[in-house]
Amino acid sequence: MSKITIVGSGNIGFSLAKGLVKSGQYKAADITLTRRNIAALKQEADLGFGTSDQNAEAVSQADIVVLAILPQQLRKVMEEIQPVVRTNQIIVSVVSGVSCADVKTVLGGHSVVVRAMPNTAIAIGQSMTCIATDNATDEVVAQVEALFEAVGAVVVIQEDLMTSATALCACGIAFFLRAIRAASQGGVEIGFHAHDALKMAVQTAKGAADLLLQTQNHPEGEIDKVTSPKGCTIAGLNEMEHHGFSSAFIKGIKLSAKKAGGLYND
Ligand SMILES: NC(=O)C1=CN([C@@H]2O[C@H](COP(=O)(O)OP(=O)(O)OC[C@H]3O[C@@H](n4cnc5c(N)ncnc54)[C@H](OP(=O)(O)O)[C@@H]3O)[C@@H](O)[C@H]2O)C=CC1
Ligand SMILES: O=C(O)[C@@H]1CCC=N1
Repeated sequence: MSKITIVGSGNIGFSLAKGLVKSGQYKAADITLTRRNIAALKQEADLGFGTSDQNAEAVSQADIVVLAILPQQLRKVMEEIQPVVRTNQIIVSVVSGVSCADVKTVLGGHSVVVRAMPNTAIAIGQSMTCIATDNATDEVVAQVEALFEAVGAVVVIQEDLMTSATALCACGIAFFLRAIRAASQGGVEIGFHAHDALKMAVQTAKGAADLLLQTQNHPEGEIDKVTSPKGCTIAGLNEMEHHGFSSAFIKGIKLSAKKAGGLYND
């Protein structure tokens, strides 16, 4: 079993750790979590994870190192672990806007680096994770794919699309969550209690996503089945479009992608 060290165990780092254990393929005892405020990892330690505030020591014991700190925190952390990084370790960076070349500039040209862009649904094994590398071998990429396939779906992409993947998949989960909240707020206005409205909106969103996943149909084809002529669905849908629904979504994704590309030097 590979030993994994997650450097920076905040929202995404700990979500990954939880998802890996939930998958049944990894044990908490094989995963070490680091952060500076180690007291905040007490609950994780109680769950059986290794915990540490000593990045270099934790990295030196790992087969796979996941960098999950903020882009602005990365340079300092890489300088700290650089002396102990070995060529037989895989460095997986989930840090937005930082290229494999940026990582190797600090860790050394021979380090083996793969970028991964998961989302927080990784905690329940439902991430959409994109993976890219500039020169890791197919065998290494397959190992990283296997790691993330334990916690969701994986697509291997070209590295120049990683900031786009960040916007569409990693930020994207927040966009869909906000859409669900908006639907539930509409539900309250038309008569449901908040709890019921949210439950109805969530299940309806899940049904929409599963329809597409299971039938592989295009969303517009499924929408056509809902919009009865002169009916209430097309009336609501067109009203949303008059107020810029699709346009707002597209513009948000484009801005997130632009922002994601510039985070390292922010
Ligand atoms: N959140 C998300 O959905 C996603 C985030 N990402 C990327 O993942 C990275 C982390 O994001 P996110 O989890 O949201 O951020 P968080 O702020 O939640 O987590 C960052 C963690 O890093 C720790 N940290 C900071 N400095 C150090 C250090 N020197 N040594 C060890 N640990 C340190 C912090 O803890 P402490 O302060 O105690 O040290 C904190 O727990 C970012 O680069 C982001 O772009 C990628 C995909 C999805
Ligand atoms: O908001 C952010 O910058 C990070 C990257 C993708 C998701 N969260």
